[in-house]
Amino acid sequence: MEAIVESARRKGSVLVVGLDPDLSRFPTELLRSPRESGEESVLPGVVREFCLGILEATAPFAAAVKLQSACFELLGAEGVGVYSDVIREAERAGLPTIADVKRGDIDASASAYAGAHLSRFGARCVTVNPYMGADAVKPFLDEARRLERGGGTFTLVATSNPSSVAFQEATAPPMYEVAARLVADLGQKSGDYTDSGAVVGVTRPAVGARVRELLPEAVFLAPGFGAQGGGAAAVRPLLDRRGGGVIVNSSRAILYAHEGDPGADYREAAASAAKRSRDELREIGAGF
Ligand SMILES: O=C(O)c1cc(=O)[nH]c(=O)n1[C@@H]1O[C@H](COP(=O)(O)O)[C@@H](O)[C@H]1O
Repeated sequence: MEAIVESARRKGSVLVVGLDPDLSRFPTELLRSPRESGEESVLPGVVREFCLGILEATAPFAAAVKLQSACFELLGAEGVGVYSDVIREAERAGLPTIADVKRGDIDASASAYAGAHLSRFGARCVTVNPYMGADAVKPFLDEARRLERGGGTFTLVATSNPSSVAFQEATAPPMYEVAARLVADLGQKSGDYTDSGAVVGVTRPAVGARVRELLPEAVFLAPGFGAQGGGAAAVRPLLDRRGGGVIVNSSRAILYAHEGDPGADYREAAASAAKRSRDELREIGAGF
């Protein structure tokens, strides 16, 4: 976690660029050759080129990058190779990575997931599903602590999707409060924040404010900004007393910004969208 906080301070940005590659939305110039040759096998290479192009273009405006593993797994074994390469390249470029895998399982299996994503693939942080309880989350924190790379976890607490309310607010106390308490119980302070962070979508600001009361020292990974309709104003209730504690993910609104301007280079369009998002978040005072 410390690595992300340090990066956010250095860059003056709380933006996380989300890498959710979707071939159907790639710029035509990248897809022309594989389509013409009709070779499926070249597609992972195209995804690598796209992601590295986005990384280079948006790095000046980003605190971290989040890789949505599903988008890489969809391409099979070679896609997983690209996932691994992109994590390595981002870390090499000084951008801490978040492996968005939303895993959680009995401790032996969770340990294997943690070893895979934090050690083998080398991501700094990982998203974790707390439904199976503390022993499904703890192995990820144990692995992050063992590696001593300033990493940690982002546990799903209040997610951004439409059905989340019906599930996470159906009980008393609501599931998001139970999850928030688990995040607090497992955290260890490293710098100003704990290594146990929370996923709190920007689409539910009142819930976000309540989670902040429960977790004054946790970093929130806040998705739902951009393509899911959340704006910078919706981030404000999630901030801690100092205006910090939140990193904001935006994936499709940055990756596919070129769609709004057919003549534009996808990297330039992504850089402009990332800069705009960074500046909007600065304007509401979000920063570490
Ligand atoms: O854990 C996540 O990152 C996540 C949690 C959540 O509550 N909502 C959510 O959208 N996400 C992820 O955040 C990204 C959002 O993408 P965009 O809507 O395109 O910005 C996707 O990779 C989602 O899987």
